[in-house]
Amino acid sequence: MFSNLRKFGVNHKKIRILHINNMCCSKIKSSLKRLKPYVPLGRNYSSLPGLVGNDIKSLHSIISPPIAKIRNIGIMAHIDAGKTTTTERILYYSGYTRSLGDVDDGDTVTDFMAQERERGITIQSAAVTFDWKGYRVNLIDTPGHVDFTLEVERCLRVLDGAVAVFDASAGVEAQTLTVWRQADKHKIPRICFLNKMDKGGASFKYAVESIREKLKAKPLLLQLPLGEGKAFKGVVDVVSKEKLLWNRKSEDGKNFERKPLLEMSDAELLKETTEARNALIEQVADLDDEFADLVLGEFSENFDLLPAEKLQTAIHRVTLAQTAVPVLCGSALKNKGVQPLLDAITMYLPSPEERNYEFLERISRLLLPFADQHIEIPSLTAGNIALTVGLKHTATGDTIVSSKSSALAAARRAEREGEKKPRQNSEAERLLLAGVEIPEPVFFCTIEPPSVARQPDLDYALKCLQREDPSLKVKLDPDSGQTVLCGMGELHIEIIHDRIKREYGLETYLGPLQVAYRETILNAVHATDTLDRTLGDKRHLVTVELEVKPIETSSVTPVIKYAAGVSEDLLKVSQEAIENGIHSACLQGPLLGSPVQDVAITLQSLIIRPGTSTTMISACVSRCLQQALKKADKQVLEPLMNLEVTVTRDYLSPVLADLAQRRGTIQEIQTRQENKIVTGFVPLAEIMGYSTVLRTLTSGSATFALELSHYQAMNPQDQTTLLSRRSGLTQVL
Ligand SMILES: Nc1nc2c(ncn2[C@@H]2O[C@H](COP(=O)(O)OP(=O)(O)OP(=O)(O)O)[C@@H](O)[C@H]2O)c(=O)[nH]1
Repeated sequence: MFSNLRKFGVNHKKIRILHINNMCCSKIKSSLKRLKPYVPLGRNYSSLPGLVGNDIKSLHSIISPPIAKIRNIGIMAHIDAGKTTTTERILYYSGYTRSLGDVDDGDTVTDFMAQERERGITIQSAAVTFDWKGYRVNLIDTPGHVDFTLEVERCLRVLDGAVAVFDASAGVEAQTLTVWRQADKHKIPRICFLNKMDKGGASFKYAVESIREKLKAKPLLLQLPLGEGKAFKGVVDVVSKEKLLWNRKSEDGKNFERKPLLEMSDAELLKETTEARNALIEQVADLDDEFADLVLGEFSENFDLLPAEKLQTAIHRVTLAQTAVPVLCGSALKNKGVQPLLDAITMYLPSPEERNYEFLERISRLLLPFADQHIEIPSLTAGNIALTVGLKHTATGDTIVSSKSSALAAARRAEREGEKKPRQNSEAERLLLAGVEIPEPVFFCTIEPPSVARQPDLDYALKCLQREDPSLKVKLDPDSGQTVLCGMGELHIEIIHDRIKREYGLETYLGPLQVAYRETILNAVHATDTLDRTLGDKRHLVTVELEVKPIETSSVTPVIKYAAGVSEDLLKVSQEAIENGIHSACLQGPLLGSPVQDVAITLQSLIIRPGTSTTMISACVSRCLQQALKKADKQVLEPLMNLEVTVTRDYLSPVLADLAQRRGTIQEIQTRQENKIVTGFVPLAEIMGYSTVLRTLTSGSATFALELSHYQAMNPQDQTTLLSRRSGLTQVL
């Protein structure tokens, strides 16, 4: 499918997005052979941005637009809110594509992986670059499914702004909260797009309220909808007091009318819009002193005289400061409201220079991304997103710099700056990006190659996939010698399995999916151990005494302390070896061989014969700790998931009854139009294959979202059942 790409003879499977100014990279998948815009699945693509027809502008202005005219943005949302459909419309109206793609027909630009097209969901982020009214927009479409949270996170780190897409009939949903929090963490200015205004049950007011209540954000209503559900026909621009109506005859929504609201014909609507505009002005003035001075000075008597541009500039500042979020609405599927969204992206979201990036870098080989097409470019100015190929040793989350000396200089500056301002917006935060936070996998299963001879091929495939997706963990089962895949969910592991087949030509076999449990202890215990071994003519002798006890606060890694009696000199040499020993013992708990958490270890005494190797010290500490853990009262911890089920009233009872059987705890049942929203907790072990069960129970009408909440202690009965099952013994009742 990629063989039509014709220009560069590169055959790298992996290509990374490089955010030049941030010296950071994350990658997207593609296979690049030769470059020539091609037409996948019959789609009709126009020229690359700036290369309209034969009118070829100066290559420099096409490749490197002024930084103030660049917008690096992401689209984020709950699964199925309509990100991909909105992106398709954006690409069409900007002239990037010449026909409209449809998720349901599986021919969108950004969902270009085979699995994405088949399943109608976004799995990997895709980057596209297009121009809109003199602006260069680099846009990244991110996945909404919780299994691919890391993919969202790694994208957010390179963005200057984001559009949060909502289903207007559902408002803020479970995964919206997760991505919103991630965007908060990375301090990304946002605008909200209330999509699906055409859908039955769509409610502008309800969706805005849920933004206010659930996201604790201050919505700035820049538009009002003209009708809702089937009656939705356009929007009112509150800032300019105009109505935007989409021509019914224009099927693709390209043409729409923008008409000022008139007293004669739109008296009611004009009154409503004026009130909304006045409220907006007051709200922005509250958040922005410069605007407040302007409003109170020149325009206090009559807000109508305030020019739209002044209000827009202030909204831009407020959005950048993240003290409020502009809200727009529309229906991507019905082709309404997307062009004003594009205007808002360029008008309100910041350029890279407003985000205080200072670096300009050059890299030998750079490519501009157009989803799964790429064009090689000679250089790029700060603020752009590009791809580079052939990086063999980098992984998602790495920071790339042009040379060692520039890295050292940046680190020195960061250090100096860090001393001055320990926390706030330090140089370190701006120049060097910390690695992405990698969520702990909750599922695992064994994976086997078709034959022993293909094991190296499988190892290679997994190594490549892991560099791209650090939320995938691969380890070796010490007892069986089998390769074990650990992932974020059933779908995650399924997609990895499928990719190994499609991209690496390997038919692999997966063992049954198992839940990743943890272990802890319930009481403090002591242990002492001595390791005395002579290897050749060298005697290694270590004696360790330690205490391990449970701690209240949740900590995945063990807390390590040293008693006053442990000599400092001894510690200097052997501290690393001691800590390695502790960490390795905590990787495999005594109950299930699962990681041990929420424990503190105090090294009470340590005697080392001179000349003893550090490996022996580690081995002795590890063995001693394992003995202590075995002696303690032990507890299995199981992953507990946050569950949100959206179900119609008729099916509520069977869904609740089923959840009760799954050891679920219901927290709340809310009413949202015709639907009931059930939120609660359920152990992960009980929710495997839930999508099929829910579909059967509700005739396919319900949806659900799952997210890891925390690990909780299993009750004694369930723990006994689990342990007997794992040890292969049948339970005697
Ligand atoms: N009624 C209505 N349906 C829409 C609208 N936009 C998208 N849809 C439908 O909603 C479903 C999901 O759309 P997508 O664009 O794939 O949503 P997404 O957010 O990209 O989904 P993921 O990538 O899987 O997270 C598809 O069936 C779309 O046709 C809209 O404006 N109105």
